[in-house]
Amino acid sequence: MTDTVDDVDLPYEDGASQQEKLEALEERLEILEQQNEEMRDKLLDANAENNKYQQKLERLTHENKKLKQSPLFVATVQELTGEGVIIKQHGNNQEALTEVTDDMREDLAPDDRVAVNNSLSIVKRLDSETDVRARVMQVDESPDVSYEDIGGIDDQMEEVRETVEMPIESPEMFDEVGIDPPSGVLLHGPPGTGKTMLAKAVANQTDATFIKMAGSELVHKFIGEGAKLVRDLFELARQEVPAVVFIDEIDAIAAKRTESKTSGDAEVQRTMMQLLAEMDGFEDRGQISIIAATNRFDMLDRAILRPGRFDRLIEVPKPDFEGREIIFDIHTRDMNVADGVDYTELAEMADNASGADIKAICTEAGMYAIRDDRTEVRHEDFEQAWRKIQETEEADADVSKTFA
Ligand SMILES: Nc1ncnc2c1ncn2[C@@H]1O[C@H](COP(=O)(O)OP(=O)(O)OP(=O)(O)O)[C@@H](O)[C@H]1O
Repeated sequence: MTDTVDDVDLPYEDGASQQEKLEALEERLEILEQQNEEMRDKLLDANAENNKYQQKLERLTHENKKLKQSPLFVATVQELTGEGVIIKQHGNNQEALTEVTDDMREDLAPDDRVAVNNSLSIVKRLDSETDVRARVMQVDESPDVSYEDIGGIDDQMEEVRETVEMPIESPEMFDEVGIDPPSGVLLHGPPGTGKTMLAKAVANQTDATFIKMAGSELVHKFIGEGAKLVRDLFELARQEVPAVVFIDEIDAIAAKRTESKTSGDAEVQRTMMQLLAEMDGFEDRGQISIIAATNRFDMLDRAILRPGRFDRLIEVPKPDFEGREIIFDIHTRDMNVADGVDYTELAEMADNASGADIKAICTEAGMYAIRDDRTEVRHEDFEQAWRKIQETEEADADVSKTFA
C-alpha cells in the first residue's frame, strides 16, 4: 500500500508560515534522498552477494551431483562377438556378455579398458592404463622443496628426518645393529600445514624420487582399479629406489570399516588390504619410505596403525605465533617488500592462519600492489589481503553450512 499525503507525518506545525513549511519540506526531502541513496547501495551490495551465493550454489550442486553418481566398474574387453561384447570385470575376474550400441562397438577393440555400470552396460572406453597411473601418481625425481622453505614445525621436521633420512642414507647401520628400520610415517593435522612439503623436502635431501598418490583419486573414480594401482605404486617405487612414497588423503582408503555393504565400500576395503599387504611384505624397507597424510585422523581404521605399518604418528598443527612470523618471512623472501612491513604484527593479525593461508596472504598482498601500479608491497597490502582471505573463507563456510 502506498502512503497518501494524509498518512504522511508532515515535518512542520499547523501554524507554520509558507516559508517555514518549504524549508522543513526541503530538509525532509534531503534526508529521504540520502536514505534512498543508502538503500540503493545496500540493494546493490545485496545483489552482488546474491550473485556470489548463486554461483557457489551452482558449483556445490554440480559437485553434489557428481558425488551422487553411482560408481562405475572397470572391465577389459575380451572379444567382440556376433551376440555382443565379452568383458572381464576387474576385481572379481568374472566374464560377462553385454550388448552395445553400433557406435560404441565401432570404438572398441579387444584389450580396451572400459567402464561399466551396475547392469554391466559399457558406459565408456577408458584411457590407457598409463594415463590412469599418471593421473593418480605424481612422480618427481627431484622435488624443489628444502627444509629452509618450511617454518614453524621444527620438531615434526626433526622427527621425519630421523625416521626417513637415516634408513635411506645409511641402511647398513640398521643391518649391523640388527634392527628393522622404522616403518611408515603418518602425518596428521589440518589442511595446508606443510605435510606434503615435509615429504618433498625429505625426498630432496636424500636424493630420493618423490612419488605421490592421492587416496581419493584411487577409489572414487572407477571400481576395480584401486588395489591394482597400489600394487603398481609399490612396483614403481621398487624401480626408483631410493624413493619416498607419499600417500595423501589416506583416509579415503583407510577409513574405519562401516556396516554398509555397497560395492564402493568393498572396493575401498580391497584397496586398503592391498596397501597393508604391500607394507607388511616390504623387503626394501628403508630404501623406500612411506609417508602418508590425513586431515581426518579420527576416521582412520586402527589396522593401519598397527606396529610395523605406520608406527610414527606425527601431528602437524597450525603454526603458533612464532611459526607464523617465520612463515611470513619465508614467503616474502623473494618479494619486494617495503620498509614498514612488520612481520610481528602480521603474525599477530593472522591468528589461526595455516601455512597455506600465509602463503595466500603474501600472494594476494602482491596482487594489491600490482593493481595499484606499485612494485613494492606495503604493510597495508598484507592487512587487506588477510581481510579478503577471511571473508572468502567465511563465505565458503556459510555456504557449506547452508547446503550441508
Ligand atoms: N609450515 C609451512 N611453512 C611454509 N610454508 C607452508 C607451511 N605449511 C604450508 N605452507 C604453504 O602452503 C602450501 C601447501 O602446503 P602443503 O601442501 O604442504 O600442506 P598439506 O599439509 O599437505 O595440506 P593438505 O592436507 O591440504 O594436503 C605449501 O606449498 C606452502 O606454500
